[in-house]
Amino acid sequence: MTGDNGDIVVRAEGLVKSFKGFRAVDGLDLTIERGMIYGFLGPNGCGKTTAMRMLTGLLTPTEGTVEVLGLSVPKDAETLKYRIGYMTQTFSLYGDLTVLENLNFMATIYGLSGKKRKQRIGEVMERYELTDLGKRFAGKMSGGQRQRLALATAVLHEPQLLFLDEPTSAVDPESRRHFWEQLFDLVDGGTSIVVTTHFMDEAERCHKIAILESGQKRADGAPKDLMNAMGANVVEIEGPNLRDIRRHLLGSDGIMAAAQLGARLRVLVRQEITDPAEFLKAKPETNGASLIEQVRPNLEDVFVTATGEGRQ
Ligand SMILES: Nc1ncnc2c1ncn2[C@@H]1O[C@H](COP(=O)(O)OP(=O)(O)OP(=O)(O)O)[C@@H](O)[C@H]1O
Repeated sequence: MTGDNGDIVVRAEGLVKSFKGFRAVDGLDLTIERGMIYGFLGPNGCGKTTAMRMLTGLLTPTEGTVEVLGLSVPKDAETLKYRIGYMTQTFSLYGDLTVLENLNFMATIYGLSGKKRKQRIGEVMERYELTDLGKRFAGKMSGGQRQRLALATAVLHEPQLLFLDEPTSAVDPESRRHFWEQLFDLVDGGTSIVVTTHFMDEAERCHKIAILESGQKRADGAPKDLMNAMGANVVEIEGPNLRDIRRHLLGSDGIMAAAQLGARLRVLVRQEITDPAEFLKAKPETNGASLIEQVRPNLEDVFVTATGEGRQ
């Protein structure tokens, strides 16, 4: 399983990681194409980090095969190290080193020297707004600044493929938006990106996603395609007693899930039911509702239908 597959940057088959018999990743198959942002979406503990660590060659799979950029992993992990970037959940920066010292340290690890080293450090400092922070200790920076430095160190050696593990968990919404713009700039420049997240809005920005649960892939594809292919219709209900309506609906035939969003109850109705709004209007518990209307699905609905919540 070697040789550059051109348009495929990651191929994993039957990937398993067991910790003392517990399967944190449980039979994962992945095909990730070049030039896209591919997201792993799933709750805490579903195996996103473990899967990513196996793809980067840092963790040896218990079972299965992994090919990244045409290299067999973990066998060729040392060669792969120079072609990928990896930004960990904790950003892996040296808090008692300055911005410049962190960048120089990473440059040494990646074997960048002389003119090239100086040029790249200058470039990333400018691109990620670190130029005025060169002498600042990483441990004394804000969450957003640390995130920018972590990204700068991860792309210093111009990797073809970038792995980002929950990169925006510790930053404010504005930094998050800005960070995603920077990711699209990187993709525009030819980088492929694999990112883990538990934020729906972030997953929706990915070209493709895999929804993970208990170490297994429940669904994958472009967010829009997943929404179109969802096995449910979505109806929103407005009116009094939404908590009571929810209690009655949950567990009744044809209802997959019901969750309150502000003044509305969002109900997932099985796709077999041809007119889901009429179906709900006919139920006695919705008598007092002021509005019952079918709405467009979103990624959270896909998540609910693909994972345990929707199968109960
Ligand atoms: N080294 C380890 N030894 C034992 N169990 C582990 C180890 N690493 C991870 N796990 C377990 O494997 C499961 C998956 O963990 P993982 O960190 O991959 O999940 P995640 O989806 O990345 O979640 P989070 O966002 O919280 O990091 C969890 O139940 C975790 O406790």
